[in-house]
Amino acid sequence: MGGDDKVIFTLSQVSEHNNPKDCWLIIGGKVYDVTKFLEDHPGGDEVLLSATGKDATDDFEDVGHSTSARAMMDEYYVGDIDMETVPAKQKYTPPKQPHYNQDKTSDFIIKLLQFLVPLAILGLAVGIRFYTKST
Ligand code: HEM
Repeated sequence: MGGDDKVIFTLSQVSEHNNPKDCWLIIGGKVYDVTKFLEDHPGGDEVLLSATGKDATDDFEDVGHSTSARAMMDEYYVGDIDMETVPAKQKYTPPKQPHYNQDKTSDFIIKLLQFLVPLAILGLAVGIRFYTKST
């Protein structure tokens, strides 16, 4: 209908192509069939084979591939990846915030208030009752 016949793969579909006779890669949200390129890859076939079955964007970027390397990729493009099927951990790992003592201090204050507030209300009620009785 739309005329846009973009193919979208899931991670498990791409993961099936994980051997020297059939090797697909996920880089920058796109899927590449690099089977024919394995022997010609200047970085060797092993790195490509070890980068299958996951989002290889970081591995690819870490090498600092040249613009001519990036231009070559079009030749192997077979479709896009449904990023919903790629675990978030493999996309980005947000830095973990360490827990400071401050958290424990505010926890303690909350517990103290939970104890003191009802006590204060009770005291107020008794006080009011005492006051209204005596007048
Ligand atoms: C379709 C995908 C890829 C293409 C077209 C490609 C192409 C190339 C090209 C042309 C080079 C030569 C240097 C340059 O021009 O930057 C290269 C080097 C290299 N590539 Fe790739 N590459 C791809 C994917 C990957 C992936 C996923 C990895 C890592 C898992 C990788 C690892 C390397 C390494 C380590 C080198 C350095 C080799 C050296 O300097 O001795 N490549 N690649």
